[in-house]
Amino acid sequence: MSQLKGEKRNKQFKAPAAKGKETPEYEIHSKKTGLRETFSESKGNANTGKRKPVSLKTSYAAAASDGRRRDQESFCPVSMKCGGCEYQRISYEEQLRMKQKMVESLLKGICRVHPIIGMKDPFHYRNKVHAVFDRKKDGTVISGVYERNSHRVVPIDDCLIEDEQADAIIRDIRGLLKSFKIRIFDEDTGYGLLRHVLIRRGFSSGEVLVVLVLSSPILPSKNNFVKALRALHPEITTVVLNVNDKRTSMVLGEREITLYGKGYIEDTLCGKVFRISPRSFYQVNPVQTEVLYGKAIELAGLTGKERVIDAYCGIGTIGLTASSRAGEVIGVELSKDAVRDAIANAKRNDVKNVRFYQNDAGEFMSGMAEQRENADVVFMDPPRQGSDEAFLSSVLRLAPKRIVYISCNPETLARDLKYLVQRGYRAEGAWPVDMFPWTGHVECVVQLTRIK
Ligand SMILES: C[S@@+](CC[C@H](N)C(=O)[O-])C[C@H]1O[C@@H](n2cnc3c(N)ncnc32)[C@H](O)[C@@H]1O
Repeated sequence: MSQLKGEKRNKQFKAPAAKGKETPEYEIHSKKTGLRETFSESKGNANTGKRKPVSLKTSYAAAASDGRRRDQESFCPVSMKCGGCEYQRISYEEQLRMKQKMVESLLKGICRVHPIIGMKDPFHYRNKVHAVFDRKKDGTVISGVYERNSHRVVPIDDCLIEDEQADAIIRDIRGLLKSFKIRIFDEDTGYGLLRHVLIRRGFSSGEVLVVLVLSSPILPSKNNFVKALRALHPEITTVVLNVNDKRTSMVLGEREITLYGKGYIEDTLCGKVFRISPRSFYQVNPVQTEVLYGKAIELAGLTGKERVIDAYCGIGTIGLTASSRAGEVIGVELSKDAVRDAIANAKRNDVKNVRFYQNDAGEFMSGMAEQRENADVVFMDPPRQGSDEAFLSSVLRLAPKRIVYISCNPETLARDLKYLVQRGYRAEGAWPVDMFPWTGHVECVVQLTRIK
């Protein structure tokens, strides 16, 4: 049984057990895709070098107001190396047009695509920032991202899509390394301590999580290091040491030691407070997440009576937001940490009609279908690779009235929608939401209704 503590209310069906498969979050994709896509959701990044955020922003703004212009010049000194902002030479209006067209062409013959919802201020939207550290031949320590298709580090000081406070913390950590004699981890020799730094900032709470990814659990003078860092950044509310002692392209290891604070941050989204642990998924663009969730919940057409499934639920954000309009909500998610957060989030918000399970969503849904369970509405929000046949065929057996499919990859979305529309569902429409300005990524929410 894959229920975690606090999930004792489920008497109606026996959820199938998880087979110990954990989602490969936080994998460095640069080797595979060339994109600086360190985590399991879409992201991008940009520029650095000289610390001139204002002038860079002005350049972007000039481009943004310049209609269809595609400049030959780069606004970001590292744009050709860092694969994050592949749209940076394109005006924001044009980016939106391109994304609209891309979604329309992929969903052609499946459903109508409504106009994309863009951002008013498409800068510094990323509330999660990851930096890898390296040492140059002359001994200077740099931090940034892996160069496209390599493990060479492109130095980044500030970036127009990343949270500015997070970038400042990373710069200051770099500045503290020498006096604390913290050596940079060398991938080739396996010597050294500091591998990565991950920062997460709560958009509305302002709480800041710093994760120091080290090759060993021992950080000399750790209390003084935290003290020095907090003296520079009193906004930091928690510091976690993550131990990654493996030769791996994964950023985060399994073991965590909280050095300061509670080990997670809290943030408010859609009127609910969510706890977010270092390894749990949380959308990177909080402004657009509220837009996305608002649309998804509207499309679910809830009346207060429905049995709702929140599949690939992460820390329970969609299910908990929808809970006051549903009879009951069942959430399923592969990551143990995220499910723990989801359960804590239900308690924190005093939501009593929600249960969360840690399991592969396909296995879980097959189990429900075998036990002849039913569902009225299914929210599904899979990772970039989309869903799988086990999940989709089980959804057909559960036969919900409505499916609300949220996707960060229109290609896998189109594939999965075709499966569903060929088997008794109609896709009523797609609403693209731009969660990732200056990158080629786009989020979509699609409403499907059962017609057979
Ligand atoms: C795009 S995120 C969406 C999370 C959540 N709905 C949200 O909006 O924050 C996808 C989630 O699916 C989880 N996941 C990945 N593979 C899974 C699987 N096979 N079964 C269940 N969950 C999975 C990931 O851990 C991640 O939390």
